Amino acid sequence: MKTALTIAGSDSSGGAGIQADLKAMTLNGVFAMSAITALTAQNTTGVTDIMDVSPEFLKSQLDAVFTDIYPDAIKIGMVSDKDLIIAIAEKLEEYQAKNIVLDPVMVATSGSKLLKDDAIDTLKEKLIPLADLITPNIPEAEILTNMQIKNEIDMEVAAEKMANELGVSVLVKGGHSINDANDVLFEIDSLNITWINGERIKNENTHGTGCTLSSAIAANLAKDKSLEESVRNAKKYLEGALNDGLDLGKGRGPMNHAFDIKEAYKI
Ligand SMILES: Nc1ncnc2c1ncn2[C@@H]1O[C@H](COP(=O)(O)OP(=O)(O)OP(=O)(O)O)[C@@H](O)[C@H]1O
Ligand SMILES: Cc1ncc(COP(=O)(O)O)c(N)n1
Repeated sequence: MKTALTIAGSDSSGGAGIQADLKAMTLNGVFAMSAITALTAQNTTGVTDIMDVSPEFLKSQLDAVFTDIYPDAIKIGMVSDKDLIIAIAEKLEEYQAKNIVLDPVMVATSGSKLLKDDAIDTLKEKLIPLADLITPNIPEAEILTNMQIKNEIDMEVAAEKMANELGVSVLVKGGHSINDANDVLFEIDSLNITWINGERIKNENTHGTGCTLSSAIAANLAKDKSLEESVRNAKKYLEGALNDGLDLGKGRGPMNHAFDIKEAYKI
């Protein structure tokens, strides 16, 4: 069985973060492992508290995973602090990690800040260059490019700018602010730009869509799929989870990651 590792924060409400990642990876047919960067006290209405782990403890988790069950792919999510970012970069280089998908999580759907302002430059300088793919949403792409993104042409320009400046393939997600479900992929090796169009689903419960998409992409890369195919498969999985229509909690609720357990394991 292929394996994947998520390096991210815990979401006590189970819809985003580590919990979403483990479910998405499992339902995409790989063995899922985790290294936790922070605990959040969180539900569908917001984040009330955050406790980062120490860089030393994060490094211990990464040593434990890499020296035993080597991950075929890695997803990186919430990492709020620059010392934690540096710790991850050091370990990924030490263990020559491959198939790295980085979701530059900055603000939760509920509006809570998940990345400290002074950590953005460290993320750009130390961690993003080690990744194979980054998956910013529109506000994150605006911060990473210093440009305003108002339409699909801007999304293409921003994707190419990030790829050239940071040396990484980029998936800019249309999400809620531009078109709801059409994302643009810029591949650094081929310089191809490809629109990955999605079905727009009427569901307000989008807590964890970004976490789920990036984890499903990592799981597909672990299974040796190409980058474009991995993104397409992950979008299809996300659509299934949204389409299931789960409605839990008082805010923007989680999706049903296990909507099609039979398909995932060909039961
Ligand atoms: N209503 C929808 N129907 C179908 N797909 C959607 C919908 N809303 C968002 N998506 C898709 O979900 C994925 C995540 O996009 P989004 O821009 O919401 O990312 P995000 O803001 O990082 O997610 P998160 O909500 O986890 O912060 C993208 O592939 C996007 O196209
Ligand atoms: C621990 C953690 N990681 C990531 C997110 C972003 O997900 P969303 O934007 O859907 O709230 C989150 N809310 N919590």
